[in-house]
Amino acid sequence: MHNNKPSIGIIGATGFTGSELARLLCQHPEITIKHITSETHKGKLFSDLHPQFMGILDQELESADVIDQSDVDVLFLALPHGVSMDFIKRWEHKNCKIIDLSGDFRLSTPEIYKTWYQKDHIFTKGFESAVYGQPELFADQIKGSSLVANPGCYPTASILSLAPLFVGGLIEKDTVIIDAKSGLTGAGVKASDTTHFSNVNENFKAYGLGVHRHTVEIEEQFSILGKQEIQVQFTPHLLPVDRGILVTAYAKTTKKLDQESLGKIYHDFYEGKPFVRLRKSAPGIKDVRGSHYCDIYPFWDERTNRVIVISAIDNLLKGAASQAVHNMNLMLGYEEKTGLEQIPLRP
Ligand SMILES: NC(=O)C1=CN([C@@H]2O[C@H](COP(=O)(O)OP(=O)(O)OC[C@H]3O[C@@H](n4cnc5c(N)ncnc54)[C@H](OP(=O)(O)O)[C@@H]3O)[C@@H](O)[C@H]2O)C=CC1
Ligand SMILES: CC(=O)N[C@@H](CCC(=O)OP(=O)(O)O)C(=O)O
Repeated sequence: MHNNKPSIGIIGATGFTGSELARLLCQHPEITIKHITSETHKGKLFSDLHPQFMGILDQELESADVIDQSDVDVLFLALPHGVSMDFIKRWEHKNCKIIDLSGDFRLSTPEIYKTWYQKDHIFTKGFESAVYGQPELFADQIKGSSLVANPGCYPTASILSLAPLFVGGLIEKDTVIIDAKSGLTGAGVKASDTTHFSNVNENFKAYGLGVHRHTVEIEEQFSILGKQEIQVQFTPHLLPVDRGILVTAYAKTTKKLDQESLGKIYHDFYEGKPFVRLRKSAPGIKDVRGSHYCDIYPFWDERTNRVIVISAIDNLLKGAASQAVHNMNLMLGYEEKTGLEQIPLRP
């Protein structure tokens, strides 16, 4: 199709976030999907792999190597970490904007990347230009950027849960504990022992204790917001559901608050941020499923003088694909809500 709308490429479209990107972008009024790629399934139709797109996106899957990047305005990279950086390095001189859904450019230095990803970074120059794509916090930088590092799913729910208190200087240093649970699609499309039905069904367990790479991503962003070096205790858990992340964040504050003052801090901070909804009670993952919303309930525990914040997102959307589209809207100068107002799917 030829028109004047910006053209889009989805690299790695056969995976979970790639197909969610396709679903959102098909319905976005301002862009055209030009290329969708797969290395394993090149030559097949996208709708052969994802039958939900039959009659909607019957486009042929191409290899990423054959598409002309200068012919595309925005490329979404829905590839594993360690793979994205290779593509971004090769496409460095092309005049297109890139939104990378992997963790390859989210951290501050290649050295920290190596420590947490156990891999040498091959495109260290990218760290100079990449902007951390949390639209509620860094919209101005995202608007002027041509390489956006889309945040991780756990970090999105975690950072938004405590951002108002860090920015207000109200968190007592190193008292933050983040207990996070994710649905299975967070692990990607490839099955493993961990994600085998019988190991997950009617089960619920912690993993990655003390070493999960999202720990440092959350710490770095809290350190930026709080203007001092922050450590967090972060533990992810695997939930036997398709999608959804629920974070319970605990912290001590630098001064005594109450429910009303806490609520006001959150209300003032998120005013004008259409996709953060402040709830009157604890949200569940079904309240946001299939949508770009992050639902948050901040609670002041009078007995322990601690703040407990519950936040819920859909890991594939606010935690990945819809956040990437939100970033695209900012980068291309569109109204930020464009194509993102899906009502959560419940039940
Ligand atoms: N799932 C989630 O909830 C979230 C995911 N992310 C991040 O987004 C990215 C994509 O995640 P997700 O969609 O879940 O991943 P999937 O594993 O579901 O899909 C990744 C796709 O990348 C392609 N791919 C894999 N290896 C290579 C390679 N060496 N070269 C080229 N293409 C390759 C595959 O497509 P093919 O074989 O067809 O080429 C595959 O379908 C990851 O970096 C992930 O960490 C971020 C936040 C949340
Ligand atoms: C449930 C599950 O396995 N979740 C993934 C994280 C999701 C994700 O995609 O994060 P990145 O983009 O940072 O890789 C994990 O814990 O590795």
